[in-house]
Amino acid sequence: MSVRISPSILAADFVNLERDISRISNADLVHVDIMDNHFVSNLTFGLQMTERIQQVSTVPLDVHLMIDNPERWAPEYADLGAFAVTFHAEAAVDPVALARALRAQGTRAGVAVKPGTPIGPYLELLEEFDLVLVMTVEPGFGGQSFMDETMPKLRQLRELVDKRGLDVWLEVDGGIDERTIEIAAAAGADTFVAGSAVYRGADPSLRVTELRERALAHRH
Ligand SMILES: O=C(CO)[C@H](O)[C@H](O)COP(=O)(O)O
Repeated sequence: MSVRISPSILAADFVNLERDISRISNADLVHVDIMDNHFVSNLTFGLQMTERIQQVSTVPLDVHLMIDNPERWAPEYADLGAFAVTFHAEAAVDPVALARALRAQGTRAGVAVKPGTPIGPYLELLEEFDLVLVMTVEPGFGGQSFMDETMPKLRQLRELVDKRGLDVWLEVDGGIDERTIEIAAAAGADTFVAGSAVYRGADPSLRVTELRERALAHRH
């Protein structure tokens, strides 16, 4: 099983985003957090900024929509060329219909669940998604502590994905660092979002390499 590191530019310098994206050119994905001050209380940016990020990034975009009404906006992020577009199960009216629409646009379709949202209803629908994002913090802010109690969801997902031989990426987001990436990898995650752990040091690309090595060493 391969692993993917997706640095979250939420922890980057917003007035030097191009520079900070170029600092993680060895990453597999670049995680772009869209927050609307409604689904979550925080606010980041939207389509216009993401379009510029898409234009300057050599790394494919992993867009995470923490917004209400994803049916209105998700297709627009797919349109601008995002590699993966993930919306929240709690916000979508019909997650399967939205995932199908995104796939029809040629984008990997992801569904995200908050720590308190059960994964049960999605287990029988895994074929409909290319990615399941298990939030390991409450969405909204970087720099929070990893919630171990979300790991049973990942174990359940990993068991089913392997049993059915599906190509569904299992992503974790929130509080991922050199220690917690080992826990999440052992539980079955293969795609790791890390903001603070990548950007807090002097050399973000080295942090990407270190995180990847740890995930590989502890992968399920
Ligand atoms: O989606 C997010 C917050 O909702 C961020 O991607 C996530 O929190 C990453 O930040 P950190 O690695 O600092 O926890």
